[in-house]
Amino acid sequence: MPAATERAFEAVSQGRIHDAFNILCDAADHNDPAAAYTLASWRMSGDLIRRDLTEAQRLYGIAAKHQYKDAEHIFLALLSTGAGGSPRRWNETISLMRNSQMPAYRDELRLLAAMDIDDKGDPETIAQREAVRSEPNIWAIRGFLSASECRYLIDLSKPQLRDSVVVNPATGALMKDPIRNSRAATFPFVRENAVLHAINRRIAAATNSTYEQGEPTQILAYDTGQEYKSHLDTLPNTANQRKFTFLVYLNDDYSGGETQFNAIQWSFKGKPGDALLFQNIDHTGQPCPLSVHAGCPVQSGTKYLLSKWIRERPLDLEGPPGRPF
Ligand SMILES: O=C(O)CCC(=O)C(=O)O
Ligand SMILES: [Fe+2]
Repeated sequence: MPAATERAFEAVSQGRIHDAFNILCDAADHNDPAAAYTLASWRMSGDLIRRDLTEAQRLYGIAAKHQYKDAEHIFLALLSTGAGGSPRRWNETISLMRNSQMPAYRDELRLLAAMDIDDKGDPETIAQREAVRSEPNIWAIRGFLSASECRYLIDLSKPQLRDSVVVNPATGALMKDPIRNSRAATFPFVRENAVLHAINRRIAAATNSTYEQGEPTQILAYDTGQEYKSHLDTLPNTANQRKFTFLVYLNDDYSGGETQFNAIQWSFKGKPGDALLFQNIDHTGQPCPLSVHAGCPVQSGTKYLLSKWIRERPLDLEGPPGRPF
């Protein structure tokens, strides 16, 4: 008999989604790693069946136990973030990393051991911010990341860097974004390893927000001549606005590339590890025109920057319900 995944895909191609679902459930219950992984990714996307991150976590766990594809990475990300409303299992994440064959975990464990974090991955002390402007509110945090954390994030981003794109509102096609010609690596929570997760929790603590308010962390790379033209980070038509922007400068072996606030004629360029936090909306929730800013063109070298947009309220990771099974 063909493999369960093959039979499930066949059923999907005939529009028999419920049959496909039953085939995969049955095979996953019998520890078939390919079926568990496939069903987990369906649970994750919510395209064919109901999105359910707790169930996705359980299924990726079955696939990970059998060293199937990248199941272990995704499973650990779900375990440490507690996505889907299940409790965060930080200690279990760390012990699975210690016992794993994956060589990359050794570097991550070294970085984690050097962090001042508790047994949930939260910072023991909150990084102190220094107010540098009041209209708009801008704060700096010197030495927010260590030199080795900066180097690690640059290396982590390199294989993932892609041209920044936007959706063409007329055609729906992806096109290069004329406002920024840099590249970006985006780390949604399923791609968040334990180091990035701990850093994201450090950002939440330092900005008096929750982890769930943070959009996926991006690492931006600007080569010589590249820039992010003047813009506001706020979104049109949203009930959950980008309240703050948090930037961390990851290197300094480049020239140019300051972050410039045109309306107040003020610019900033941090040393590696320095962070900048600024408000995007006023106390009524409206975009703050004085927060308009730009990443100036890089004159030589490559600028690497961590960028995180922080919403007013938690983002809904579960997505809309609506499918029957
Ligand atoms: O590159 C910079 O300095 C600014 C980045 C930025 O504006 C953003 O990430 O929203
Ligand atoms: Fe921005």
